[in-house]
Amino acid sequence: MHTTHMTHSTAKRTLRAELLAARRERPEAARGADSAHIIAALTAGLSHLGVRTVAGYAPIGSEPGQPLPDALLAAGFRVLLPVVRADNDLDWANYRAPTDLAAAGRGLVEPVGRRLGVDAVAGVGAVVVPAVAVGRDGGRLGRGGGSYDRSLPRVPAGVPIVALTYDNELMDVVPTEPHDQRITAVVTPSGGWLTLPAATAEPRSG
Ligand SMILES: Nc1nc2c(c(=O)[nH]1)N(C=O)[C@@H](CNc1ccc(C(=O)N[C@@H](CCC(=O)O)C(=O)O)cc1)CN2
Ligand SMILES: Nc1ncnc2c1ncn2[C@@H]1O[C@H](COP(=O)(O)OP(=O)(O)OP(=O)(O)O)[C@@H](O)[C@H]1O
Repeated sequence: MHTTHMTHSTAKRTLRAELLAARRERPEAARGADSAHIIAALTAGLSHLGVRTVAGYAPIGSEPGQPLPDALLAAGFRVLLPVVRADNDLDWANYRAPTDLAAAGRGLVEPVGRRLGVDAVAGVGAVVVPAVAVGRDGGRLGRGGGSYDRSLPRVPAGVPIVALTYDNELMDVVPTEPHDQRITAVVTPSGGWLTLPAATAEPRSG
């Protein structure tokens, strides 16, 4: 890897810190109402597309979309959840019941069952990803670990990559770097499911 790609982007760090602080400042009831709208639009959109297996995640803290894993199960989807590896890449495990989850590092909640391998994400019908902000061009600002930038290139073109954000986190453009993987749709509380035309027009991992 070129060292220039390892330079931390100041623009990303600044925006990430601002938006995470704004999330924490909102009342929990407001976040919960937003998450209910997000979950409803997400499950309707995935059903509409005929998706059967979803690679999701377990929202933590003030992240939008709680309680995503149980909502996906209740809507009838087969659910995979990520397990962060030591190298920050993502392994995957089945999620079938709340007892499948346990506290992990960095405030995360992860599945405890058998790991399916990093390539399990290649076989799902849609990937639901966490984001701190999303650009209308498909850019995604994440937590800064680069986990999804490592994992998403394994997903075949045409499989929806759907980010969940609060309304104020959908922007015209977010700061990106060459390694950043594009998303193809975003779900917000007020806007519902929004397919991103710029992102679907080109291959994601170009
Ligand atoms: N819910 C969730 N799961 C996820 C991600 C995510 O963003 N959200 N990830 C996305 O790649 C991966 C894990 N990467 C992460 C990287 C950094 C932090 C982090 O900064 N945690 C804070 C505490 C967060 C909180 O309590 O709100 C910390 O360590 O201080 C979390 C996850 C895979 N699983
Ligand atoms: N495919 C890759 N292989 C190795 N390192 C990578 C890869 N993609 C990104 N990285 C590294 O990961 C670090 C974080 O990247 P970035 O800030 O884009 O993360 P993010 O997308 O916000 O995080 P996350 O996906 O975990 O939410 C960067 O230092 C970057 O160089």
